[in-house]
Amino acid sequence: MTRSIKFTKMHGAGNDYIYVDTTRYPIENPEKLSKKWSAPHTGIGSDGLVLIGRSDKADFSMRIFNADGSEAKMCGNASRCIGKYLYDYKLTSKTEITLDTLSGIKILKLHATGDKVDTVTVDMGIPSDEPVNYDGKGSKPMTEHPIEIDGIRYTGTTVSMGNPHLVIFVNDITKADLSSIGPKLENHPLFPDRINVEFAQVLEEGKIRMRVWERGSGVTQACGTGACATAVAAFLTGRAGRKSIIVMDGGTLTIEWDIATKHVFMTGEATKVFEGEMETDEEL
Ligand SMILES: N[C@@H](CCC[C@H](N)C(=O)O)C(=O)O
Repeated sequence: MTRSIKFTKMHGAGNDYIYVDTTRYPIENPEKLSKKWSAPHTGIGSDGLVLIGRSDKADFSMRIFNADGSEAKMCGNASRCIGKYLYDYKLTSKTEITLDTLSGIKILKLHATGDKVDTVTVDMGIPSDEPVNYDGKGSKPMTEHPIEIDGIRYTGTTVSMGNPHLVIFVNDITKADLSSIGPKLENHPLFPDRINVEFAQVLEEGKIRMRVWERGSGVTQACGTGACATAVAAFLTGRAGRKSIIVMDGGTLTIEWDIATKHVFMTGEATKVFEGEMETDEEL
């Protein structure tokens, strides 16, 4: 039986996902759908699929699937876009929304002009050191440690923003060959759940250029959790203060690590690209 699913394509700083309201269009197999629809030539083309749903713990829920179909626990850019989606489509009139994610409940503060949201601030919670298999003897998590790939030594800082990140500071980001080194770092044995990889260069005080290789999606134009991890790593390694502007290929985010609450706050734009409808005869 053919079924029709309405979707909205949105991006945050160029990180583009397909958004589906599952209260109207329940999706049984999001892993398969994300892979199919994310494909650039045969699908819609995107960095993945985001499902918006109900929650008994918060105002709404979010599930995020990478382009390879794997599910992630958190997505910074998608959480901002969901804020815009909910408000612009009048699914809420609140300008403060709680969002249930696999990495806990996040608070979104919507900044609107009239009936449309321009930017969103997300309380991204407290960063942690989850991604490293730390046995108490080797390199300490949330500090810099060396990783060797093809005989080249990289120094990275691991930070979890609900999902895992490895932040590598370099002197010249234009020399970072993301497509070649990204998959090798993503799949390094140190990271059994794979990892998102950020190359970063401090441009000036409080301003950092960052490029990202995302777990499950490859090179993307921006990563919200990656921007937060970069700002946290920059602070921890003495490269920046508590507030940084992170400049990525597709846009800029402002990240502040609050000293009192230890929470990271991310602010940036959210943009609707287009709406569409896909017909499918598969079990999705
Ligand atoms: N682009 C996202 C993160 C998406 C998930 C990530 N690839 C993972 O597997 O952890 C963001 O904006 O945070």
